[in-house]
Amino acid sequence: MMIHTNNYILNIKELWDDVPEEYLSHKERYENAIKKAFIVLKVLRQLHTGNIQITDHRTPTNVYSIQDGIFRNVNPLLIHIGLFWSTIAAQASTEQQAEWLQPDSSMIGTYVQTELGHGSFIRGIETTATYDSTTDEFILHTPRLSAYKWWPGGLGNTANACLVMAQLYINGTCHGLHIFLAQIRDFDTHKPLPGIKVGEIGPKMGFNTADNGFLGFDNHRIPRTNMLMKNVQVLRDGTYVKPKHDKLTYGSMLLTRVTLISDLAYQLSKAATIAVRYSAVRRQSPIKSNEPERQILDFVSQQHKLFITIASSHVYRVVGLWMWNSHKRVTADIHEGNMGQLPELHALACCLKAISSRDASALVEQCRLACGGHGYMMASNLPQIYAYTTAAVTYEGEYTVLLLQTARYLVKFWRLAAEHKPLPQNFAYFEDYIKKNFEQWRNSPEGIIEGFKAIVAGKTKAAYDTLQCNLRNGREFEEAWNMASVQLTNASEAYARSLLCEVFWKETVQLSTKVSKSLAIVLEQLAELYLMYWALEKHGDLLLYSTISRNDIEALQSRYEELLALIRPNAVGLVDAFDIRDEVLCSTLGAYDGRVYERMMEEASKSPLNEDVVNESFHKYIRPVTMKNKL
Ligand SMILES: CCCCCCCCCCCCCCCCC/C=C/C(=O)SCCNC(=O)CCNC(=O)[C@H](O)C(C)(C)COP(=O)(O)OP(=O)(O)OC[C@H]1O[C@@H](n2cnc3c(N)ncnc32)[C@H](O)[C@@H]1OP(=O)(O)O
Ligand SMILES: Cc1cc2nc3c(=O)[nH]c(=O)nc-3n(C[C@H](O)[C@H](O)[C@H](O)COP(=O)(O)OP(=O)(O)OC[C@H]3O[C@@H](n4cnc5c(N)ncnc54)[C@H](O)[C@@H]3O)c2cc1C
Repeated sequence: MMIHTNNYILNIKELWDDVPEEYLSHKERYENAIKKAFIVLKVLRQLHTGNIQITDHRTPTNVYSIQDGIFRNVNPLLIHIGLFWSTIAAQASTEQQAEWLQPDSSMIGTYVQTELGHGSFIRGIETTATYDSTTDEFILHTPRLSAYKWWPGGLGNTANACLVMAQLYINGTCHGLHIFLAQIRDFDTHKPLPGIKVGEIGPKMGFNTADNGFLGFDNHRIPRTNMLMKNVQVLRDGTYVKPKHDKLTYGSMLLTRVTLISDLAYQLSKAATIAVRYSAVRRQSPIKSNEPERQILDFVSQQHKLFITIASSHVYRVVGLWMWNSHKRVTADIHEGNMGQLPELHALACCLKAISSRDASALVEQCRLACGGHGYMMASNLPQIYAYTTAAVTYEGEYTVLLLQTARYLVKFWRLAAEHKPLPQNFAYFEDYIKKNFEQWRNSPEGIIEGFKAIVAGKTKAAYDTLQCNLRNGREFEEAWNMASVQLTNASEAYARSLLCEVFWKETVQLSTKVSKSLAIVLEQLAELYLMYWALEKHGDLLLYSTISRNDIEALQSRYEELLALIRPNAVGLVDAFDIRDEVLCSTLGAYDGRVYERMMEEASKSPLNEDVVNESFHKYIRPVTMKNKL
């Protein structure tokens, strides 16, 4: 039977809510989500074992692309599928993968790294894994409250196993962070095993079906062979066999940061679809007093708020794929023992995950604000998309922490440039900046890309010079670094923006040669709009570090406004092209049929507060006050 996954899933009625989850309790929301999660997992397993033949072979992405509609919030198995499986596949030995990655495995896992006391500084993680050679086991232990694992998705009630990041001790020597597989609940009864204290952390701003939990180990024993041993081994006699690179253990964070860029593109496409479609339906205020009220999409200020969101979704789709391919290439090199490209991949993943999540969070909020009061309704789905998206600024590497990682990379190459040592081609512009080989400003995409490189060079130089000045003033390096950290993060942000503009423009120009002329025009307008938008946002930096003039900036503003007008006729077509089904969009404002007010009223009627003409609280609380002594 050849079917399309989407249609197969869409026909499973129990997956599609009758009662909006906003009217469920914290517990009901979880139970409702788990019911759906295991229906989806069963479908994935049937697809994996070929029990369901499908026409669409992008299954995981396909199922993923509609799971938003199923869960409205988050699939409680997201970490099981998105991190637990992927970490085992990337860091477990062949034998371990054969044992643990069975399609019908009883394990439902999560990725357990963050502790109450440590999230960013993972070398400070306190959970220990001590090798006991007498029993050929590791003893997992949580020495104090701050060492309790806190946050992992699915940990509260769902997971019966987990990958634990812990400090490895052998014969009193600490070998640093390693990953261990630990069963935490009985597969049959689901009761926590002896020595395991586990629970759910309570309501959050979003992710309220993610079942985030806490976990403490009380001298919990696991077999030695439960340490993930693809890159590193502990032998039966306690011999420690070092990995080829001590950050391979951090590989899951690197992969998730790369994956997140594409996920954020998808979140932006949803928010843009909702806000642009609503702006085409909503009429508010005439432009000329003697004319009818206009579509708010005709207001240039509204176009300024929304078209950057359409463009940014494409930027992160393109850059997300570029980073995915880079990750595949570097991973293949690492498999061959070549670690040379890992530092660059880490630096790019850090700044691009940081900036993409910050952009996406701000732009989803901008879409909500652009929809006025109706955007503030849960039924618009914009609040949920915001709550989901803004979490990405924090998890998988907090924004500032990751930008500082990229700053280490930039400072390293600036030092080479300052010492007139050879530079890789992608940093040749550092040398140009030092030699003041500045190109005359051009008000073109290529000119803007060069301008953003000048900003990177200028900001990196400024941060580096401050660092050197702090050191000359007798500060220790770490203190000098901390004192320069604002400038360091600014340099990393500029580097990310420079990459985004360059990669997106180049990919768009290439793509334009493969599509129809009319489509190529629209794609290049979107790409040019992105570059113009950010050149105007960063015009101060361009004035500081490039050869742009005030007249050039005024010309950029004019061209930007031209582009808004050019894109306006295609705006609805551009978001329709994201092709997000109404069942996935879950939005009264963004539905394809544009029946906004009817859908808003339909959703309002589902409120339990509309079940009774007079709510019982009138008789209990209101009437005794308002009608006292009046009868
Ligand atoms: C139904 C179908 C479903 C399908 C789903 C599948 C699709 C999924 C879609 C995507 C959606 C995903 C949603 C995710 C939901 C939430 C999940 C969240 C999970 C988590 O949050 S897990 C925990 C994450 N935690 C972190 O990220 C911690 C951040 N901190 C760190 O990474 C480190 O502490 C550090 C990097 C900041 C510092 O580390 P350390 O102190 O050890 O290192 P130094 O700063 O001293 O640097 C030393 C040198 O090491 C290099 N380095 C550091 N890290 C790496 C690395 N990862 N790789 C390579 N190299 C690294 C530094 O660059 C230094 O090198 P240098 O040369 O000396 O500069
Ligand atoms: C929705 C969600 C899901 C999550 N899922 C998981 C999961 O499945 N598994 C898991 O293990 N974890 C998970 N986490 C935890 C997440 O990885 C951490 O919250 C994240 O790494 C940030 O660490 P933290 O919370 O300790 O913040 P902190 O690091 O304490 O950050 C607080 C502030 O301190 C600043 N700061 C910290 N270090 C530095 C520094 N060196 N220099 C300058 N400023 C600094 C930060 O910039 C920030 O402003 C999740 C978190 C969320 C919100």
